[in-house]
Amino acid sequence: MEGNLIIKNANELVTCSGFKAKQGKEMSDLKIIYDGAVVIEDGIIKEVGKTEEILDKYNENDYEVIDAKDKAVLPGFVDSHTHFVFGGYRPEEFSWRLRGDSYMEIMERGGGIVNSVEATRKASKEELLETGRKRLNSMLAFGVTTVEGKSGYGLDYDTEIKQLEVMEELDKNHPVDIVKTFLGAHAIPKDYKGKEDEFIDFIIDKVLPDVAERKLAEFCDIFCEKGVFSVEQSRKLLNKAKEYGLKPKLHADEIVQLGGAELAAELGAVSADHLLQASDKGVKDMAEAGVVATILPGTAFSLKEPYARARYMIDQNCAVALATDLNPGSCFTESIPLIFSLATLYMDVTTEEAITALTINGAAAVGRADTIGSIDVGKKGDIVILEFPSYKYIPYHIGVNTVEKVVKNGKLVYDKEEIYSKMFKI
Ligand SMILES: N=CN[C@@H](CCC(=O)O)C(=O)O
Ligand SMILES: [Zn+2]
Repeated sequence: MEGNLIIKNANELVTCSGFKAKQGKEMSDLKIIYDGAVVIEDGIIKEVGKTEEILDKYNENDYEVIDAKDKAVLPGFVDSHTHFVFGGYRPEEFSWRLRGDSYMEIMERGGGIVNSVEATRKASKEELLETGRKRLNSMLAFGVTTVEGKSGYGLDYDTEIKQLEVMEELDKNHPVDIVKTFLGAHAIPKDYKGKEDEFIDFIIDKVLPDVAERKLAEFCDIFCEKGVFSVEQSRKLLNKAKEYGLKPKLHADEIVQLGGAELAAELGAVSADHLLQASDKGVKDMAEAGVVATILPGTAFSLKEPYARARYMIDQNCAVALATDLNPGSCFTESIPLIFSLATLYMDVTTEEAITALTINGAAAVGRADTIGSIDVGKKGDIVILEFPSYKYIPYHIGVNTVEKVVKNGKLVYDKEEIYSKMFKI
């Protein structure tokens, strides 16, 4: 599914130009072309420039054409941290949290992640494919063209592999690209309670080799947290994963300051995620090591926890990415506008920084800054067209989806106007 397309007359062509993560101050420069156009051939961006120059050089009759007059055009969003393949739901936990129970208390008394594990083990592949497909549709409508998805609701061989296979199949059949992460060490399964070291050995000896051999995942992740997996256990698993060719990621310093950020820097992890409690040293280490700090404000919001120090991280020269953390427990949302609003209104992240965090830095957080995340020649033709003239409308139109069209590999794959005009015959 690759297209030949010209998008012309964009009021703002927000290119986010670059081929690697943007750190600190670099995050503010969106490299906008006013009255811009982009040419896509065989799904790949061929040329970017002023509309007048582009139309002098290329014959519109040879292409599909989208007129983006009075619209802002941006790179497709990259949602770089999700758990979107899971069985069952946990709405009762949300009510318990409203009553005052904490996420960890619920987990300690046998709820939380292991609850979703039971439902995911029971779910057939077809059921996971169907719910996964619907969630991808919802993401696409929010302008997401690449999503990272984690396993971690199996915690046994069969279900971990089943989750990754479901993502592999969805990746082949759905316009949204999926980057797969193996999160076998997401929680301690009931039959391994008190035997965490043994469980890590099981993951290393029995699951990781096949995941690597079958290329079922690009990344390996772990929930490095007090009461879950220690820094030592995380180091052991992620070093092994590196030997098998999987790149490390961590759920780090989410609830307790454990040294996850420091470990991410030590291991040269691609990203460390959550970081609500990351220490000053951890942040400094990450900035120096070039680890992307993936911030998940929807989770802090939903858990009523203090937000991660995104402003401080950017000021310390970190590369910050923003993601939804879509999962059935701590943050059940595909909503990019929600993430945008929280980051800008409550974390002192500027609108420009938030755009960078959801595009080129999201791409860097999944190791793909060279092929997606910006409107640059040679990259995939993954583009979002807003129904407004400026990117500034994204957080300003609070909590509302401002995406009108989504282009994937040069093909129009979502068009809000088209859908509404069909439904309402207007
Ligand atoms: N914190 C650990 N893992 C997920 C939550 C998973 C769940 O509650 O089901 C997260 O990233 O928020
Ligand atoms: Zn997560």
